[in-house]
Amino acid sequence: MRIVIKVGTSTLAHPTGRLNIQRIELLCKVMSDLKNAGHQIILVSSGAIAMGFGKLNLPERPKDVPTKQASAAVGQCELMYTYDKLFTEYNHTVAQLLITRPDITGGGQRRENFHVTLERLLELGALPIINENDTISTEEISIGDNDTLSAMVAASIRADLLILLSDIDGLYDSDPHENPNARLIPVVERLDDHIRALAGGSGSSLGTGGMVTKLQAAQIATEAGCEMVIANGHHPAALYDIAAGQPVGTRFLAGRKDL
Ligand SMILES: Nc1ncnc2c1ncn2[C@@H]1O[C@H](COP(=O)(O)OP(=O)(O)O)[C@@H](O)[C@H]1O
Ligand SMILES: N[C@@H](CCC(=O)OP(=O)(O)O)C(=O)O
Repeated sequence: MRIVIKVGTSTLAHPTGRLNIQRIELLCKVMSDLKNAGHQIILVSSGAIAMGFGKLNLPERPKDVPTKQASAAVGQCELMYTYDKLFTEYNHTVAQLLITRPDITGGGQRRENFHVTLERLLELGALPIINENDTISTEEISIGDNDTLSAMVAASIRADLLILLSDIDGLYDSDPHENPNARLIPVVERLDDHIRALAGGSGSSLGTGGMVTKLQAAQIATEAGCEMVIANGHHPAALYDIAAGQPVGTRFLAGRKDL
C-alpha cells in the first residue's frame, strides 16, 4: 500500500517545544518496519516551528511572522537531522521536500516537478519527508496547516491510505478537552454537515487547526478515493493495526477511486 502518514506537532514535541525523543524514536522504528514489509511510506511532518522556538530558548510559540519563520528555519534542520539519524539506523534513506501551495495546486511546471520528483523518490526506495516551506511562505502561497497539505499530497499521488497522528484518539462527538463524556466515532461513512458540526479548534498551544482542518483533509482524501484514519500518535505501534485495516481511531471511508 501507498501510505501517507502525517505527524502533528503535539505528537513530536513536549509542551516545552522540545523534541519528544522516545516518541520520535518509536515512530521511526515502526515506519521503517512498515517500509520493510513492502509499504510505500510518505511522511508529512509538522514540528519545525516548535522545534525552532524550543532550540532558540523562546518562552512560547511565537506569534509574529518573522519569529515564526526564523523558528521554522532552525527547527526544520533539527527535525531532518533527527529523522535522518533515526531512519539511517534502520537503513532507510530520507529526502526532504518543502513545498508551498502552488507546488501542489497550481498548474504548470511547479506541480509537475513536485509530482515527478516524489514519484521518482518512491521508485528509488527513499522515504520522502514533506513539510510546508514555512520560512518563505506568505499568506498568498501558504497552505497553512499540514492536515490539508497531507491530504493534498495523498490525493495527488493516489495514496491508498492517509493517517493523521494527533494528540487525541480520533473524532469524538464533541471536543473531549471540553466534554469528558465525549464519545469516539469509529467510522465515518459519509462526511456531511452533521459530522462537520462536531469539529472544534485545536486544544493545545502547539497544534494548528484542531479537528476542523482534519475534517477538511478527510474531504479532500476520501473524494480522491483515499481512506483516512485519525489516530493517537502517542501509540506509534498502532500504525501496524491501521495499515492492516484493524479498527483504530476514526476511519473515514473513501469514495470511488477516480479512474
Ligand atoms: N470533535 C472533536 N473530537 C476530537 N478532538 C477535537 C474535536 N474538536 C476539537 N478537537 C481538538 O482537536 C485537537 C487535535 O488537533 P491539533 O491540536 O491541531 O493537533 P495536531 O498537532 O494533531 O494537529 C484535540 O486535542 C482536541 O482538543
Ligand atoms: N509547518 C508547521 C506545522 C503546521 C501544522 O499544521 O502543525 P500541526 O497542527 O502540529 O500539524 C511546522 O512545521 O511547524
